[in-house]
Amino acid sequence: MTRRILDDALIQLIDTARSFYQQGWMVGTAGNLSIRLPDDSFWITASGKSKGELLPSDFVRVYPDGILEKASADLQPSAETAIHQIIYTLFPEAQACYHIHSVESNLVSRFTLEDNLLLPPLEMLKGLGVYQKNPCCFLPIFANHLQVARIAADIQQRFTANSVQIPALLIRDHGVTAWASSPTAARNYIEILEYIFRYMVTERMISSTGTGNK
Ligand SMILES: CSC[C@@H](O)[C@@H](O)C(=O)COP(=O)(O)O
Ligand SMILES: [Zn+2]
Repeated sequence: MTRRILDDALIQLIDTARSFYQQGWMVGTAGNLSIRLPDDSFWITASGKSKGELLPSDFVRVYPDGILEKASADLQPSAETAIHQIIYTLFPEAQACYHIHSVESNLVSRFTLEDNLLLPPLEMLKGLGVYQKNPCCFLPIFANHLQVARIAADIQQRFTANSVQIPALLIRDHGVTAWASSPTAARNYIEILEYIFRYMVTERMISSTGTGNK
């Protein structure tokens, strides 16, 4: 694989992490980003790094057989690598997987006790691939187990049994994860989801203060 492909992937991850960090979605080292490479390995953020100022040495390359490539021995892959791994296994078209912790994603994850969140039928859903009039679009919600492997197992079980409507999921009280067939599309998906969550939180605030249309 050419050095160029490797470098491009890291540059995209660094730029995207900086942008998400600046929007308050990856504060205090939260979140993790990965890009898949043509040989089915993927670069993922190393655990515990500040996402606003990542360096090319702040990533770990994870191979399908579990072998790790890293700049220094003390570097660990993201604690949530198992979730990225299961997404890449379940969705062969996925080339990037992004996970962030925004305030709004946590708030909306409590809007229902069910394991699916109904999204409002906004035009923005088209950006997630939903081309329907008045779409009835659900975002799956998973429990936030302490053991990440349990979250990954739940994702594998649910997504093996049921097809996904949109390429994203929520972990309750934790954050949102989206994947796509290119790093640019995955970044757009996260931005669109955040727009939808912001809309939902704002709508609820307006309703609760009684200032919205009845
Ligand atoms: C701010 S702690 C957040 C972590 O527990 C985790 O949820 C997270 O998203 C980042 O973990 P990381 O191991 O740095 O990839
Ligand atoms: Zn997380």
